[in-house]
Amino acid sequence: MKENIVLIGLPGSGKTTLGRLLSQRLGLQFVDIDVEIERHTHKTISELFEKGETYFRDIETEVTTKVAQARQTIISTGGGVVLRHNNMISLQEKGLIIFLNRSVKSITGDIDIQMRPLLKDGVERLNKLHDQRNHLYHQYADIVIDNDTSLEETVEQIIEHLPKTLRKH
Ligand SMILES: Nc1ncnc2c1ncn2[C@@H]1O[C@H](COP(=O)(O)OP(=O)(O)OP(=O)(O)O)[C@@H](O)[C@H]1O
Ligand SMILES: O=C(O)C1=C[C@@H](O)[C@@H](O)[C@H](O)C1
Ligand SMILES: [Mg+2]
Repeated sequence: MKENIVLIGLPGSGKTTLGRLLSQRLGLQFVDIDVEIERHTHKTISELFEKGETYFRDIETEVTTKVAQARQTIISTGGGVVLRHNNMISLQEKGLIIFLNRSVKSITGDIDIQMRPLLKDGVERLNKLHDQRNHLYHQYADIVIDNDTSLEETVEQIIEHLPKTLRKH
């Protein structure tokens, strides 16, 4: 039976924020895999990436496998967790997978790029990640929740879509 809720989605899609809100609302624990990675290695995610993406992804897989065994927990993942099938197999074992689908436009706050050239790289990077990963987020999702309205509305949407066993509150 699924006893965990696993949030997947692009960087900035709301996984941490909504994970915390849901944990309060449902009385479940909350774990953020990015935070666990930093705790486990005593290094920041940026420091780990400096040693190469494969180095980071190997640690991410190690920590994901451990966290996936949690009980009655909301698990917020790193944006790239879907890049390895084994990560998702581990998470699916006890977890209901929810894809937080927030548009790049919403993530970047509808910014006017002409006026803010320094943010252009960020938007381009997010668009690229979206194109590379959107099909993976959909492929692994048990439930897809749009997060382009308010946080409160998204929390309600998620709760409405949960099976009764996970909805105790
Ligand atoms: N529906 C929403 N309405 C308003 N702000 C939102 C909404 N969803 C997310 N945000 C805001 O977007 C920002 C990024 O959210 P958050 O840090 O939770 O994303 P994340 O998916 O955990 O990102 P990362 O992958 O970088 O850890 C936060 O400031 C959050 O409050
Ligand atoms: O989208 C990604 O590939 C990442 C997202 C973050 O959550 C971190 O896990 C890391 O910066 C990699
Ligand atoms: Mg986060």
